[in-house]
Amino acid sequence: MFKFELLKTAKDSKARLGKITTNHGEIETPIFMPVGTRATVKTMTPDELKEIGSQIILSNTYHLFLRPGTEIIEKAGGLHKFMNWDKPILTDSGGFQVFSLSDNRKITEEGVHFRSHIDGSKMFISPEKSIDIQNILGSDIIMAFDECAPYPASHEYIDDSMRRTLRWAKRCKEHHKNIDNQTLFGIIQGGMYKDLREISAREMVDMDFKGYSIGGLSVGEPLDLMNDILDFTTDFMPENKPRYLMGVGSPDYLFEAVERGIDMADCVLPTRIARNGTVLTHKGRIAIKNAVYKEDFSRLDEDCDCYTCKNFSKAYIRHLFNVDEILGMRLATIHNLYFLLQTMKNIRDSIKGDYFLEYKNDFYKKFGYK
Ligand SMILES: CNc1nc2cc3nc(NC)[nH]c3cc2c(=O)[nH]1
Ligand SMILES: [Zn+2]
Repeated sequence: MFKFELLKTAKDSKARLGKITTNHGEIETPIFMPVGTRATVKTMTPDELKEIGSQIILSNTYHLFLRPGTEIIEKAGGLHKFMNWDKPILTDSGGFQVFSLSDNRKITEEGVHFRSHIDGSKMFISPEKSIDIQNILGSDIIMAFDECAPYPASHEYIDDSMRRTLRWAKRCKEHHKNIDNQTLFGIIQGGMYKDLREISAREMVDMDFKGYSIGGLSVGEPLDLMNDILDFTTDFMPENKPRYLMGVGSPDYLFEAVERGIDMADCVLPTRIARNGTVLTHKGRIAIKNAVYKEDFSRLDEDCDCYTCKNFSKAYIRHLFNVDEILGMRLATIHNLYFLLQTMKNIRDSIKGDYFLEYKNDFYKKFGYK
């Protein structure tokens, strides 16, 4: 089953509070979704993910299709069983990775021919193939197969790409129509061109998906350009369906997205930067390997009550990174994810209590944003 309830919209912004109900449980929105690319949120166990408040995680169709392959996951009884995660899972459709990871790919009307980034073998993914893979994975929310166009790109390129993505979306919808235990989201493209964003949004909404993501953003464009396109596009999206911004992100990007009406977001940022010792704190980011923390026995963030902050000091975590101990990456990941998930919970509370913009400004001042 799939249900989205819009619980409240802010008076002084497009921020909204919602709840998604799926077969694997409820998701309070706005929500940040940790990314578990290859059936694991790197260095975290499912229990630790629950402990820090993860309500839903993401996994990648492209990666799982290549390794371990759909056969093994099918024999395991699907991705939830395979990775022992019994809450909601959203899988992307493989589009983004095919374009960002594999080389000498060829886009045709039928689908995308590419070489595996692992062993160079010839592969092909079509909209129908992407739906079939996601169906075997058994994720609760699946994404239409699209092209995430590069940035910058000409109006002509984006126009052609966006219209092909619309035709692919129709094929996904057609191919998925009688699968009721999975929910298919459409992806709005159109690059940084408002006329193309409007066409994509209107045509996708006409196809009546259960939810919509905004693709083709967070691809290297400046934040204010992303915000402008985002603000424009959400106005064409139905109020009563979830809006998911792909590939976002850092705290400021998340605040800006929520302010413009986004309900869901995902990004590898918090887990990726954690593994090289960059830690999110209320005073901005810190590089824990820095010698300045050698004898700093305070917690990573005095306002954080995560497992890492309750039990370990900066000096200890710096030591772990300095001697390449795996525990360092784990403790930094636990903290970064908790920091983002807690910030999203505070954002939900601020929308509930009608002080979202005040909370955002207060957070920006402390974090050191503009
Ligand atoms: C699955 N399709 C799909 N994924 C995406 C993932 C992204 N991740 C980022 N920044 C890290 N931008 C994205 C855009 C898309 C997009 O346009 N389409
Ligand atoms: Zn912490």
